[in-house]
Amino acid sequence: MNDFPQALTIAGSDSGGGAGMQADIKTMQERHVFATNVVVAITAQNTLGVQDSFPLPLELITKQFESLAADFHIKACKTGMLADAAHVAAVAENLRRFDFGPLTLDPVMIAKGGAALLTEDAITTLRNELLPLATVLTPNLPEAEVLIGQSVKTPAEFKLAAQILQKMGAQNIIIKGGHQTAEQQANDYILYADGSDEWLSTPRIETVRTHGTGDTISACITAELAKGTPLKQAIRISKAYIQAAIANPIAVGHGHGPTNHWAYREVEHD
Ligand SMILES: Nc1ncnc2c1ncn2[C@@H]1O[C@H](COP(=O)(O)OP(=O)(O)OP(=O)(O)O)[C@@H](O)[C@H]1O
Ligand SMILES: Cc1ncc(COP(=O)(O)O)c(N)n1
Repeated sequence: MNDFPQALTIAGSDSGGGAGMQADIKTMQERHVFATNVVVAITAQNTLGVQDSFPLPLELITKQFESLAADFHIKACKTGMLADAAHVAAVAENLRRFDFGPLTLDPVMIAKGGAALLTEDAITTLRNELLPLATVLTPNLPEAEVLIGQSVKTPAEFKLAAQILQKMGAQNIIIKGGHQTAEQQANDYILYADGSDEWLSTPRIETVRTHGTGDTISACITAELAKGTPLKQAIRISKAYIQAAIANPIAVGHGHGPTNHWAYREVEHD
């Protein structure tokens, strides 16, 4: 028997525990999915910022993939912080070698505190090698703008950005509206592979505790896909999951605190 839902996060480690692969693993655990991981980089980080980071040797990235492929039945995977062009290329190569199910690609570029988590020269590699492998692509607004080279502010620009990203090769696109701070609602736009689309909007919560929101929603989608939840349902559950995690904060750290990964199971929802 080796059929318990298993998922994989390929990401950077956040010593502060609120973002990166720690957020991913906590979220997958909450969704009753066994989480495995490929550590791409280690950051020295807390809720005040990123103090240092170190990408692991490329051979060790490939060996982690090989170890997982030799033993686990991974049904869905996601990427987070990938550090630089060589690491993006190594991850893409290993994802072509092994079938770890649908890929949710969170194109992490800059941490909330402003630290670069991906070098600028890696963006072309990410666009050319990783983006076409994505079942779900989850850029925030600045990431969507960098990927398409155009402004993304209005609802029409959200839709256009998603169409352009779909033409670049990603199947389903979620443009996350967390950075639209002037809005009353947190508006995410989703363009599905079949051409249908929808807006998922929730009341915006005034808080500084939003460290790791993008990691968390993409990890929840990945966990649901590993269990076989249909994509539209997986995305709706994940939007409700991140809303509960932001709306029920825990007092940790002195800066951009983490979200509450266990809140969803303690609040009422559909
Ligand atoms: N203040 C908020 N209130 C409600 N929802 C929010 C808030 N901030 C972000 N969200 C939601 O959280 C999810 C992640 O969006 P966001 O744009 O913050 O991603 P991100 O910038 O990639 O996150 P991070 O870089 O912190 O991991 C989206 O569903 C977004 O709508
Ligand atoms: C290792 C790692 N991965 C991802 C993020 C993004 O999260 P945020 O934008 O909330 O800082 C991060 N800070 N650290």
